[in-house]
Amino acid sequence: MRPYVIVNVAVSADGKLSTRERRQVKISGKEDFDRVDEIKAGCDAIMVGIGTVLADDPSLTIKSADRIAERVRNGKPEHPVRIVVDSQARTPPDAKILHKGPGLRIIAVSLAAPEENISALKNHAEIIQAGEVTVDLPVLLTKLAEKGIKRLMVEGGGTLIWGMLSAGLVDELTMFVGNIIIGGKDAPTLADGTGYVLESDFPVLERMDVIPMEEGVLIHWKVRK
Ligand SMILES: NC(=O)C1=CN([C@@H]2O[C@H](COP(=O)(O)OP(=O)(O)OC[C@H]3O[C@@H](n4cnc5c(N)ncnc54)[C@H](O)[C@@H]3O)[C@@H](O)[C@H]2O)C=CC1
Ligand SMILES: Nc1nc(O)c(N)c(N[C@@H]2O[C@H](COP(=O)(O)O)[C@@H](O)[C@H]2O)n1
Repeated sequence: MRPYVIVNVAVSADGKLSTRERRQVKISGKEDFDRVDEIKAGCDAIMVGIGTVLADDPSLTIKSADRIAERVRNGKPEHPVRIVVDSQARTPPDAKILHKGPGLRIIAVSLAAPEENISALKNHAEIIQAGEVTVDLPVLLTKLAEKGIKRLMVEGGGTLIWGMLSAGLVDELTMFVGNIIIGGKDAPTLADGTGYVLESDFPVLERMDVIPMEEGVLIHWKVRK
């Protein structure tokens, strides 16, 4: 058993998530951020990789007061559980994700995470250990399901999304494709990691919707099982 997984990203027209220095850039605007906020509000948890925390220092909170109020009316916590996939427990103890807004945070670490790093995070987050050297994503998702997380949004970055896709753990993908070219062979893309060699291994997507939005386009895919 695992949660239903939605990956959401904004990519440039050339498929990049950010610059080669991993500097966050404005790919989409207010309308897209509001759409993302709505997906977040419908999820039990939001997950990012440690690369995203170190690069962007996101809070991953819900921004709309109306959506927060609706969640509370429905007996849910104000914000979804915020999860960092962080093999070595490198999340800075002052990271925004640990301090902005109320609610549970989970840092998923491997058995190789240094004990002093874990100790520095214990006061701010629940620590889940899964995997020997890197976080074992299928094991983590099983543990999240046991905690009642049914719907999980993954915000990136490219390494974590690759890990999720290559383990067959993604159900839906929504991507805003913006009208800029970032360029650079070292700039992160939607799916980094090692990549596939065999065509028979490629995940195949089913196109659900294509919507012109702002100066770009929103594409909604389902992963064919
Ligand atoms: N445009 C957009 O929508 C978004 C862009 N980004 C960008 O993505 C970049 C960060 O991406 P990355 O550097 O790729 O870092 P990432 O956020 O994907 O984190 C990757 C890290 O997760 C950890 N990890 C542990 N177990 C893992 C596993 N089994 N599979 C995969 N990762 C595992 C590893 O330490 C790995 O280095 C930043 O530049 C950020 O701005 C991030 C989120 C959204
Ligand atoms: N949807 C979207 N459009 C863009 O143009 C972006 N640059 C991003 N980036 C990601 O959004 C997250 C922001 O989180 P908070 O507002 O701090 O909660 C962060 O992870 C960025 O990488 N997304």
